[in-house]
Amino acid sequence: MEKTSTGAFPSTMNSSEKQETVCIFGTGDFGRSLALRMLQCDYSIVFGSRNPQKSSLLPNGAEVLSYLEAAQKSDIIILAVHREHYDFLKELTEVLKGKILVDISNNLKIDQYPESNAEYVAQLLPGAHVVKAFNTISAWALQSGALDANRQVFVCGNDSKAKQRVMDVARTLGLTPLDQGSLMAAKEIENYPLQLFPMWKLPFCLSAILCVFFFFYCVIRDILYPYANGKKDSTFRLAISIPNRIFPIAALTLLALVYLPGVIAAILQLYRGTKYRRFPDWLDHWMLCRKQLGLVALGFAFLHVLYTLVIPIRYYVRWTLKNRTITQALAKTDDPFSTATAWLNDSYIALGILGFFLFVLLGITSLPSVSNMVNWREFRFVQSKLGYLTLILCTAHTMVYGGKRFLSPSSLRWYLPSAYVIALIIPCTVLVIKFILILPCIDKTLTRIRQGWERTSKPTSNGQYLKRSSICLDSQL
Ligand SMILES: Cc1cc2nc3c(=O)[nH]c(=O)nc-3n(C[C@H](O)[C@H](O)[C@H](O)COP(=O)(O)OP(=O)(O)OC[C@H]3O[C@@H](n4cnc5c(N)ncnc54)[C@H](O)[C@@H]3O)c2cc1C
Ligand SMILES: NC(=O)C1=CN([C@@H]2O[C@H](COP(=O)(O)OP(=O)(O)OC[C@H]3O[C@@H](n4cnc5c(N)ncnc54)[C@H](OP(=O)(O)O)[C@@H]3O)[C@@H](O)[C@H]2O)C=CC1
Ligand code: HEM
Ligand SMILES: [Fe+3]
Repeated sequence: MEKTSTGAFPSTMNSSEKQETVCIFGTGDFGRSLALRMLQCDYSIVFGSRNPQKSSLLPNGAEVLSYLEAAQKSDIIILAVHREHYDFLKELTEVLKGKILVDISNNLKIDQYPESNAEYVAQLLPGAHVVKAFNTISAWALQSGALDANRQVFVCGNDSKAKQRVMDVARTLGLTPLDQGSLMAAKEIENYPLQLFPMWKLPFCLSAILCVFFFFYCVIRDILYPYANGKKDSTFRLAISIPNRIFPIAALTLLALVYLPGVIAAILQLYRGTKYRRFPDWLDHWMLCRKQLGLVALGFAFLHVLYTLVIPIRYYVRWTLKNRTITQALAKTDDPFSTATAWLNDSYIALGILGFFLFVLLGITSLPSVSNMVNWREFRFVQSKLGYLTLILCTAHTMVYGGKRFLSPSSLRWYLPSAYVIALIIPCTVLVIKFILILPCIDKTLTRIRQGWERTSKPTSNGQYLKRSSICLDSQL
């Protein structure tokens, strides 16, 4: 990631132009950092403080006055004070009338107060034009030069002129203002910096559940069963063999879960006969975190490939091979070459390699720098078509790996089938439903629904069935 050093904000202003005077209430961390950045961009800064005489560490060139005196010097007042201390504003009602008051505050918790901080200020000072901005920029980023992701400034407010002026200030500071509409958006803007990887929660929870479940499943089958049936100590399997079952199984299941919401959405649309009804919230959320699910799946696939690479150097594998050879030599027998086994073995490895290659391709196209270079159709081709091909290849890799043992009663241990058999349930279900959905008769109806057609059972007054005009609103097609 590109990192800009101090003073490396791209400044859009002409350096010979002197900017206006901006007032900042509060001489704390954020007030000082913002002032420093603004002074560098040729603004004049006047601080409003409880104790103008005691203020220290202020950037050179800034003036410090009382709140009242400072507010009189500027049309734009930036409120760099915590919400809990906003009471003093009430005494400034008169002087702040008609001025632009920028609320930059954040809370400690999501939805800490019933109303957003910006709306609270607007209630305290009905005469001021309150604008919410800068809360997603940290004091540290302002001082050290922002990282790309930190440059966005979400701005909202009810007075469009006030909002425009604040956006101009943000632009002059080299930041990217994004208009989010009226002050009603303030709550969302305030919650934004408090979120902790919202789109990654579901993928991480699912991964944890899958890993724990399959860990215990494999421990029962691969460690407890051999111990109970012959006092064999197989605990060494905990290091490589069992992780190399859990990781590929998690990869395959998560990959299938990336494509499952798409088929559920299609079934819902077919069932409802319209695309104009919202999906349930859980499905919406699931759809929105498919990228993260896919990337976590790719991570597990990587681990599987790494674990697979070390198989030939494992002591257990070398010992087993050597011992088998010696046993055969002593017994003067040999193991005839089986073309069928060679085919099965080579095929499942080849399918795994091809599946992994496409998996990586999906991961690469999801990088913003790559996805920005391809158009919507190309992106959908890779993500949807090649994505399904990846799922087919990885499922086939697992099935062929099972080979002749697949579903054979002899591989049951305490009536439990091999872990990969269970892991195949979701991918096979997704592929079968998808196959049904692309049958021409069903695909035709689905395509019509997605082009805006609606099926309705209610006849109109003149006995005809309602049909919505087929404007193609679905940009996904
Ligand atoms: C490694 C990896 C990386 C990935 N990276 C990305 C990524 O960067 N970006 C990304 O988006 N996905 C990413 N994915 C997830 C996945 O590949 C895509 O979401 C893919 O487009 C899903 O294809 P689909 O055919 O199942 O779904 P879709 O075709 O998107 O959806 C199924 C159906 O639902 C309908 N539908 C979808 N959304 C709506 C809606 N809001 N309203 C009405 N109808 C709707 C569509 O019309 C469609 O017919 C990634 C996956 C992996 C494995
Ligand atoms: N720090 C950061 O990175 C970010 C901070 N913010 C927001 O900026 C605001 C200020 O944060 P920050 O600068 O870190 O906080 P600080 O605690 O460092 O500074 C707050 C300032 O508020 C003033 N203040 C006014 N009344 C009171 C009072 N009764 N008690 C204490 N202080 C008072 C003080 O200035 P004085 O003594 O001059 O009166 C004080 O220095 C907060 O709302 C925060 O959510 C937003 C984004 C990032
Ligand atoms: C370079 C690519 C790959 C290679 C070389 C490879 C190789 C292998 C090998 C050798 C095994 C048998 C492991 C053992 O005997 O313990 C295996 C099993 C398996 N692989 Fe792969 N694989 C690859 C990619 C993938 C991918 C991308 C997926 C799925 C997303 C996958 C899913 C599985 C599954 C589910 C199993 C069965 C695990 C078990 O129950 O033991 N593989 N693979
Ligand atoms: Fe702070």
